[in-house]
Amino acid sequence: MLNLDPSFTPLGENNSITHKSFLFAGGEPHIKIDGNFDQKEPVTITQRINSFNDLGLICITVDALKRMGVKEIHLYIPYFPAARQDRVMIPGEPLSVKVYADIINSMALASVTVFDPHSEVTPALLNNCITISNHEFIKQVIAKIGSEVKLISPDGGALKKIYKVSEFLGGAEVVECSKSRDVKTGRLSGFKVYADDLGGEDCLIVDDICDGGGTFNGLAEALKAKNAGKLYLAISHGIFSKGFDDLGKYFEQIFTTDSIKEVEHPGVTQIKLQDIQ
Ligand SMILES: O=P(O)(O)OC[C@H]1O[C@@H](O)[C@H](O)[C@@H]1O
Repeated sequence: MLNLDPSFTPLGENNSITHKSFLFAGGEPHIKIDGNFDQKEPVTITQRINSFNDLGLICITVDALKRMGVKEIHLYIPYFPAARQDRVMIPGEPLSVKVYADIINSMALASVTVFDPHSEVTPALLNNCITISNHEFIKQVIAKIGSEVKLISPDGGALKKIYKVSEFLGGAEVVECSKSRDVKTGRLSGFKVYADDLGGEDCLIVDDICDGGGTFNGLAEALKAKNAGKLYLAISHGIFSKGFDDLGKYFEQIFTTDSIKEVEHPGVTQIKLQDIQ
């Protein structure tokens, strides 16, 4: 096991390979791997990707391992970079998910494990991809809430996945919602809840990513307008780029994993990926 971020050990620390990584003054990542391990054995690299350099560190680590004679290398990157940029909305934009997939595919890895990717595009583009669904995560979230909730699908993208979650949970009720996003400005509008009256029942919004939180604040208002009870939010990948001031007004509790970072906030419960394999 080679955990590139020492504070992120989602598959444990068995047979951990000692290494030192750092940035050169010019900004390039570098690594020195201690050769004190059996180089005939497969190696799994784990990493949280928050920047292009985090991917760069993976690339140079794979190179170093191959030069040491390691033949079978696995990669565990729960948050797949740019999984959301899976189509070109307007001319001039990149298909970023393919750029990242191409870079990773070029390393010819034995497997690449990702957690709850935004869409089916990531596993379609990525060679030897293993996908971990959000099913077990949501099951644990509901156990922590401790009472019945309606599952809320925020938009069309989340719809396919939420019915599989519901099936996994034995048929939990799903409420479909939608939103509109201006592809030029990114502005959100027109939140719709496809139910007449939620009857004061508690609701759990399930989605892959919370970035600024605009999707969930807008949806929370629309749910409250339809007589929702307590609101909860379960997000596989918590970026939370705009903090919790607004989200905290609407949600009793926000649940996420440690796929991107550690979050210290009383309104947030983090379930560790090592507990939801
Ligand atoms: O509204 P914010 O939190 O910025 O963005 C999160 C939404 O953007 C989508 O890609 C995610 O799947 C989610 O629905």
